[in-house]
Amino acid sequence: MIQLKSLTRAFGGNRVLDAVDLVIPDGSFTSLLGPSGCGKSTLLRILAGLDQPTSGAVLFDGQDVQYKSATERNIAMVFQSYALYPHMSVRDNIVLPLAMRSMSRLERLPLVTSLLASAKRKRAANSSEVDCIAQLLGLTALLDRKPSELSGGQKQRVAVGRALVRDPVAFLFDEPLSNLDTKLRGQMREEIGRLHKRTGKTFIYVTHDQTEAMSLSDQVAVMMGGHIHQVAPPRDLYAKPANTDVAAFIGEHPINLVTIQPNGANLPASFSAFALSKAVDRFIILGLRPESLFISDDGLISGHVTAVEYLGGRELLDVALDDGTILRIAQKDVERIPQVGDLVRLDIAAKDIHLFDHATGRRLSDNAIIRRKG
Ligand SMILES: Nc1ncnc2c1ncn2[C@@H]1O[C@H](COP(=O)(O)OP(=O)(O)OP(=O)(O)O)[C@@H](O)[C@H]1O
Repeated sequence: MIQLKSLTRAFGGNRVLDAVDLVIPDGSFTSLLGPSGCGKSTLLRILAGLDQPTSGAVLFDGQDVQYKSATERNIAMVFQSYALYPHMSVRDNIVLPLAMRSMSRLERLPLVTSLLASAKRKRAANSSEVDCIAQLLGLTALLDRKPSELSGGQKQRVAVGRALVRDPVAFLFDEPLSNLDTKLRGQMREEIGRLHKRTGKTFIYVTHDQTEAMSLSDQVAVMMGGHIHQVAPPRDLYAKPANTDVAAFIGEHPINLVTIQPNGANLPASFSAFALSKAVDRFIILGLRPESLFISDDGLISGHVTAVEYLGGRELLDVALDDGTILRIAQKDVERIPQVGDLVRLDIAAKDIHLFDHATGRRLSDNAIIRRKG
């Protein structure tokens, strides 16, 4: 198990990680998901031993690893840039970490490695392991090629192979797929998922792509502004976002957030089928996901369509309510596509309504404060 305890990292006066706590269970697939600049890579580098925290601790199986080097931590890192040696074949790139372990300082120098007979022998000694890994990753036919003769996806696989050969305690992936095109990204995503299942190792995966995080992970840590806002399995993250920031970040289309005044004073007439079931003497925020709202003849909310966007297999509609609130709806397979200007009625299942405190943005667990009239 890997544990981060109150981890803080400041560059000058800039705190890019602020009291981060996280538990990464052994063998789990944990993603760090967040927008650019939120501190994901900094966190990963501290985990790997490539950077030191300003305060706080990193524990591996309960042991503080602050004074352990990256090599001693035995963690393998796969970068988005692949970091392959251009002058070496695929085979040599993969075998290098293994061979390095048994090489002297002199033998480790890049040029010497390719010239010295002893260094060559050490690389050759590990060749059967490389063959196994090449087979696992579908690289067998490419072992003699140089990185310049590979596609982006193939280079990525070599980088993964080089991480695998070390038999590390954990794999750290830093946006490993961001240089690939959409189709290849999907394929590599599946491969990484299969690799995790096959190896049973701890995978820690940094990404700003929620599809990658949601599809691969046992747990996702959502990071923003140097804080972890929520750690949860993907389904819980979507179904029970801890605050409005997480609710707004997770989901294919941005969630509708509607501010409601104390005691529902400003509930628009078009919302009249909702009522506050008990006095709520503060501002709250309703969260209605576009894909949870649907058009229905006896729907509870009414409004006029102001925009229709076709996305292939589904439409995005903007519906203006009588108080000016605009709700966005994502709907699939409709028989009659509404047109701009149409009056539509919308509905949503009570379980799909999210409620948040306006002052703190935190989720309110008491879903019963809003119910249907009648
Ligand atoms: N060595 C450094 N010196 C000063 N500031 C740094 C340093 N490294 C990172 N930062 C700052 O720390 C913040 C977090 O950077 P980090 O790379 O961890 O973010 P990230 O979430 O991984 O972003 P991205 O998804 O764009 O890679 C950024 O504002 C960055 O400018």
